[in-house]
Amino acid sequence: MPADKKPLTFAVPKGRILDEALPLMERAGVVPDAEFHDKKSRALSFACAENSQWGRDMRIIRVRAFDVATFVAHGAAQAGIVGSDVVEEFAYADLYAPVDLDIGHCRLSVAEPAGELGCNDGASHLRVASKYPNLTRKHFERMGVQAEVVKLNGAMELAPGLGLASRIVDLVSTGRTLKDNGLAETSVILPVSARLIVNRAALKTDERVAALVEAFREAVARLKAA
Ligand SMILES: Nc1ncnc2c1ncn2[C@@H]1O[C@H](COP(=O)(O)OP(=O)(O)OP(=O)(O)O)[C@@H](O)[C@H]1O
Ligand SMILES: O=P(O)(O)OC[C@H]1O[C@H](OP(=O)(O)OP(=O)(O)O)[C@H](O)[C@@H]1O
Repeated sequence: MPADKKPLTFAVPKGRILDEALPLMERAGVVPDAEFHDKKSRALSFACAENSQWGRDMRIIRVRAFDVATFVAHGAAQAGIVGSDVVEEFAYADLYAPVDLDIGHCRLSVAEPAGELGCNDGASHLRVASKYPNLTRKHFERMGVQAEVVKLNGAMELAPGLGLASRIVDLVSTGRTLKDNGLAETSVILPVSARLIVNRAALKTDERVAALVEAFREAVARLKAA
């Protein structure tokens, strides 16, 4: 690493994308050290394995999915991995998502109680529970409906049954969670997959960030060809 350059910081989410992301990261030469996998460790920032391509030139931080975008947009991390749901929800001008990693596939959808389908159709105002207030408001605006969003951080599926909201906007993959909670998907707002994200300014000023983007592009292409 050049003496004047600090290591890059690469942000990864703690949650479900991580298992799928690790093999891709490895193909791109981003390999966290052993402490990263130690369940007893409370550390949040990790070195890269010494014998890996990035070695001391990069640190890996593990944060909540929404916070990956925040760290990268503010330049506290130069790059990271996050779902396109999060990228679109924040729409940070300083954040660029150049590589679709083809993992973490799901969709952001509207759902309502299966037994009351269509009951609120035609309403000009709806209460909707979601972790995605911006995408929810925009979607309903396009439909000519004013959505009052009740922001929840999980377990959205409980909201209609308990009178908190008449609809929810949440991620759907198999549809199992909706079904088990008596809800039905009524429309898809956004197809979702995980993206490599970078800070725009860092991409312009640090050639290592451009090299990282290229490494991930190649890793995804090689995986698709395999
Ligand atoms: N059911 C799903 N199937 C596939 N991908 C999903 C699914 N649910 C979420 N994702 C993707 O994984 C990302 C992170 O999801 P998850 O909520 O598990 O992460 P997390 O880091 O545990 O989040 P939190 O900050 O809420 O704890 C989402 O932003 C989305 O892109
Ligand atoms: O269609 P399915 O395959 O059932 O997946 C959908 C569920 O997955 C996500 O939750 P997650 O399991 O990540 O838990 P969370 O409530 O902590 O976000 C999402 O919020 C749904 O609840």
